[in-house]
Amino acid sequence: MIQVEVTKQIKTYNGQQQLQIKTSFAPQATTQIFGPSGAGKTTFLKILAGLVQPEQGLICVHQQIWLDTHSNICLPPQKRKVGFVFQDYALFPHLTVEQHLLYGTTDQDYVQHLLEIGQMTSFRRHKPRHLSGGQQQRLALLRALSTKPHLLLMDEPFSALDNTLKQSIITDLKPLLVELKTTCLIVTHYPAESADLAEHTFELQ
Ligand SMILES: Nc1ncnc2c1ncn2[C@@H]1O[C@H](COP(=O)(O)OP(=O)(O)OP(=O)(O)O)[C@@H](O)[C@H]1O
Repeated sequence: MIQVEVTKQIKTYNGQQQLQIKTSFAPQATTQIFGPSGAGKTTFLKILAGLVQPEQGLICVHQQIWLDTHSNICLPPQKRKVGFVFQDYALFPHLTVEQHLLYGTTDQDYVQHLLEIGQMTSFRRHKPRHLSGGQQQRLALLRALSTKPHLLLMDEPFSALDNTLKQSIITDLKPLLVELKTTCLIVTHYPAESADLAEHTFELQ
């Protein structure tokens, strides 16, 4: 179970607003998070990953306290060990596709499996600047999976993929997430697009 109760001041076009979230997420399941543009979906994922600090809050993941502002507990991002698919991919320009994955694992068979899931086998020696937008997005997803994270946070991970490719990746991703016992949160503008992957839905107002 992931329990979250956080408050964060966010700067919007209309001035300061308060992002207030109190919810829980089912373990070893996938939840899609949707809501209007600017509602704070990306900020929420970054709070979970420890990349943005809320003013107040409690985050408890699989019975481990990651954040408790009352007790001054804040686990640093590297100790949370989440997988994160950033909206802008945040790839390493100097590394090839394969090197991105070997950064997260030394298991060559697993790297090969990930390349196959992402249909990236023939691009394994390419650097990001020689990949299309959709290939870069798939690499961002595969890199996030390379560490076999217990918590996978994905910010619009399928936005650059055509429907056929998206469905094929979702079909392969599902059993992998079950095998890894990964809890997965997906931010999406279009809940229908990841409906085959997600068992639960959370709306951020
Ligand atoms: N670290 C931060 N501190 C304060 N405010 C922030 C921070 N990061 C983002 N914001 C503000 O929070 C608001 C929500 O941004 P965010 O990107 O989280 O929304 P979103 O729901 O993901 O939007 P979209 O669907 O358009 O991607 C924005 O107005 C942004 O300027």
